[in-house]
Amino acid sequence: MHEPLTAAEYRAIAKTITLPTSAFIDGAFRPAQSGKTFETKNPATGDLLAEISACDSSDVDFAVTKARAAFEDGRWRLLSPGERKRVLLGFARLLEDHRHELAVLESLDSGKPVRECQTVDVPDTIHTIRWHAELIDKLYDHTAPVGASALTMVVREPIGVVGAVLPWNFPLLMLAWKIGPALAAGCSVIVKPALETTLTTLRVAELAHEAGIPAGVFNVVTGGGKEVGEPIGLHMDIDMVTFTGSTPTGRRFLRYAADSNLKRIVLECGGKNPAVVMDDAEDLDLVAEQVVTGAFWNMGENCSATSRLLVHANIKDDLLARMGAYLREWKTGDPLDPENRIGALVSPTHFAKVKSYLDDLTKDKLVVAHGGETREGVYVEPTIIDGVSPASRLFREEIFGPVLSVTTFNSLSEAITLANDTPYGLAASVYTGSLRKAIRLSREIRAGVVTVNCFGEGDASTPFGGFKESGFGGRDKSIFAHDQYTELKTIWIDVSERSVDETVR
Ligand SMILES: NC(=O)C1=CN([C@@H]2O[C@H](COP(=O)(O)OP(=O)(O)OC[C@H]3O[C@@H](n4cnc5c(N)ncnc54)[C@H](O)[C@@H]3O)[C@@H](O)[C@H]2O)C=CC1
Ligand code: BAL
Repeated sequence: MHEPLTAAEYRAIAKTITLPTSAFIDGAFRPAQSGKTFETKNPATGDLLAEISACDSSDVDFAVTKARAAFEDGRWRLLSPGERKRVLLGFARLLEDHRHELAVLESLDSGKPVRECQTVDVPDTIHTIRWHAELIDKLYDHTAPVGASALTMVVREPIGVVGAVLPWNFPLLMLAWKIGPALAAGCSVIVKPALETTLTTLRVAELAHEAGIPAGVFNVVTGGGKEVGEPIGLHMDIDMVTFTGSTPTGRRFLRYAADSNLKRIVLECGGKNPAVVMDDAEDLDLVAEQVVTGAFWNMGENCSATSRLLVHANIKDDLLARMGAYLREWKTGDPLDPENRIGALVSPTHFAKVKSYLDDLTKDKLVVAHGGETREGVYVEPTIIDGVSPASRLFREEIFGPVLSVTTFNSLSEAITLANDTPYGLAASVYTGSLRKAIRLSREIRAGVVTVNCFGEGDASTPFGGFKESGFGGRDKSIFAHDQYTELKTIWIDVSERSVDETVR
């Protein structure tokens, strides 16, 4: 079903797609009230794709009014969970029907290899929507053990109007991680996609409306962080913001909440994720494939990318040789060609950031074990840098590109210290043939996801989010995401024989 097409087929689809250009509010596409637009380009070619509405606080206010009205009149919230599930499953089917179009749109807008859009982003997006749809009519509320004189219900209710502020690295999937549980819970949402990648979000909102999600429940306000993200953060009538992006911008949302209505804030921020390879790892070819994939899929534009290889000194040279051999299978080039595993970085601005780390290599006389070059346009070859010291910015800063640093250790405790030696704590992988070491490493590394003898983020059923400066306030995915989008309410019903006077104490 989600097998890739040929490059010719993808290019033919690209020619037929109608690009959305306006914000989507209250069930209709609408230009920004100011009439302003911004350009969105294909990062792989630099060609203009579309002029998109550049919204501001007046558009956010309008969207909040409509989202609030939809929430209050209950057109979505008051449907039974089974009824919301039926509509959401229809929405997922419609996404499936449009899977090739969505994969191409995602690739054109972000530079991601269409092969990954088709085999990972689009199917995982659909699966996430389905998973939360299927969950919602299987959740029970609670009663509390208060004795026979009262019935005390502890219920979850949708939190209200949710702002979802999205990054550009997984536009479709991050959208699904937020709207899946929010819509299933009965909330209204206002999505702000990243400036770089608005197109699939707009198309998905249109398809959601077509599937029967009522007007005002799923709105998209397009535009910049300052112009749209900040008004969402500061809005007095938004109940919650869920954010994925950089740690500095995440911090801003905590300030916005403090300066406005104490809205709930959930942050999924950066990472500097280690792969720890012990010298008893069993299959070094497999480890090489996992580390390369963890580091370089999606061009390393991934908050959970493996960005630091911590390897036992005894096996470092052997492992790097195997990684280099495997990387020869990875081709860089046109994202619409499914043979290519490395596409374009998302923008010239981001390319300049990643390149600045490569520029340090000669200055700091570091050993490049693989890659190290850029190509015409915004392409960076997968790069492995050996001998990186824990003090270096290569070791400490989130690069968010295809750059992997290598540092050696000589003992398990040294590996744990190195793994924890950054402000982040999102993800980690450990490779060892010893169960004892696997458990010690996975319990002592401070990260939200630790994978053993593999790389990955789990699936829709497993929570995703970080320790330390990688996250705040909750987890995406899984049954635990439901907690983010709901409030707990206690309803205490007196069922005693006492008079009213006796009950008022
Ligand atoms: N954790 C993750 O998944 C991501 C991490 N990043 C990291 O952040 C770096 C910078 O990328 P950016 O796109 O600039 O990330 P960012 O964190 O600034 O952007 C994420 C979202 O926040 C919005 N935003 C930006 N400034 C805002 C503000 N002042 N108030 C409210 N909303 C605001 C953006 O428009 C976007 O929708 C990357 O190089 C990477 O290291 C970027 C994207 C995703
Ligand atoms: N790895 C998926 C989540 C993210 O990059 O933000």
